[in-house]
Amino acid sequence: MASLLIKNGRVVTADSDSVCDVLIDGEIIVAIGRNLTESADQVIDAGSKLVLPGGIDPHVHLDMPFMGTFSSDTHETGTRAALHGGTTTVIDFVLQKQGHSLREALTEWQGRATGTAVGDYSFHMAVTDFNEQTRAEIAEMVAEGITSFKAFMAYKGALMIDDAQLVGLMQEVKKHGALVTVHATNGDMIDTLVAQHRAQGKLSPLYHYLSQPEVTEAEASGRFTDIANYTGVNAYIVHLTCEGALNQVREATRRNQRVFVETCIQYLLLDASLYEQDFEGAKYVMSPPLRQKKDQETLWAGINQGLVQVVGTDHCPFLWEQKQLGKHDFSKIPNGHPAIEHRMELLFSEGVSKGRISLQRFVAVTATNAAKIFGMFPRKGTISIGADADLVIIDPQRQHTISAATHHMNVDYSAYEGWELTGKIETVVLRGQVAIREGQAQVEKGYGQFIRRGPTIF
Ligand SMILES: NC(=O)NCCC(=O)O
Ligand SMILES: [Zn+2]
Ligand SMILES: [Zn+2]
Repeated sequence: MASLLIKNGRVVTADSDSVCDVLIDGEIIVAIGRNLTESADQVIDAGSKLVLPGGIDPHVHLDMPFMGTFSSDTHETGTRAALHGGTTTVIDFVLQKQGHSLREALTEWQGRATGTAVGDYSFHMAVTDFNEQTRAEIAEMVAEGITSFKAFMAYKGALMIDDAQLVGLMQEVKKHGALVTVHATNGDMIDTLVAQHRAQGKLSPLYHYLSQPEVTEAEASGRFTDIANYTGVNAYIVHLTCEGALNQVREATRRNQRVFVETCIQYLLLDASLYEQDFEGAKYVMSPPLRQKKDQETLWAGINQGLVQVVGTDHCPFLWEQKQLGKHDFSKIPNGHPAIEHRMELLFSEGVSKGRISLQRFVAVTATNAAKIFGMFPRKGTISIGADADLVIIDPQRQHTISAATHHMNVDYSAYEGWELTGKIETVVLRGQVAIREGQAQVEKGYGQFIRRGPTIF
């Protein structure tokens, strides 16, 4: 087993910050301390740079069948792009087909990811048809190390479950000590607004935004939170975007309920003015849509208040050609946004470098909290003896510019084209292997491992 010594870095975790060395033997961190004297097969001098836990992005859609097409990053291209941006583990969504079993869906996704992924990955199971067979399969999935179950309150006829199914799902998941995650928007209301806009000939991307006003998310977030409170299940809201929805969570904390909240990098940095440009706005068609500046402020504050524990991406890229499916009708534009590669550097630059969040908070929301909530801690999400050696080395002063011409995601535009960032990820280590060195991938397709998960320990 090869060994690696990272010397003189500023090693930062969610609750510590010190200049020291990290010794790795094989895949595991075996020593952390000042001036370690052990020799190693490879030594990296990280002097004046930051050494942080490898990122965890718990919300990605790779090679996903959706809206008549497939998201354009495979498990290979998506996890490789993630590694370039310092994300060493992703959690992808398996989608049950309505009328089919969870097992069938899992087998299909395993077929796509096994031997293909470059970085580590796990799966959430999206339950799109909760019935007696599904109920019986929940325990089986937990035994496979899949301990989070996703419900969609929107996308009727494809992914959505109704409240009766949601209650049943929560009750069953609770029995197994697992977690229910939710896409919380009111699908019926959205479908009504979409139909009204289409009937009026309002077909541009702007009407995607106008069909999903803040109330559609706030209402569903409140309903989900209330039902979760009744059932007592561990609950997590994915891609929360707005003040109204976060206020529902804030309200729930008054009755001492805990609901985990994820926002995504785009909701912190981009706003709905991007829809006011003809079809170019299709690049930003995602659900929920981008919101207002006041919502961005609420989300940044929510991170610092501890109400928002995770910043993910909801990475769901579509090529520009795929976006053309909705050229004449916004409701046919494949929903999704590419960000898997730039989540960490964007948040570092806009969050840490600009003083909005601390470095410890950055580590917590990009890695540690997801590891704890999704049952991977302390193997993942921190730098400690016995943990997987998943590390990123960042030069905090180095400037660089985002462009589709240089990114590694399989998508032909960038939502952040031309953004100038401060702080560059230079080296990424995954389970003891240098995976990225100065922009070059050093590990092959198939290096990524499936990570079995346990219960939430937050
Ligand atoms: N978010 C989005 O627009 N696409 C992916 C599916 C989902 O997460 O709702
Ligand atoms: Zn969603
Ligand atoms: Zn998603």
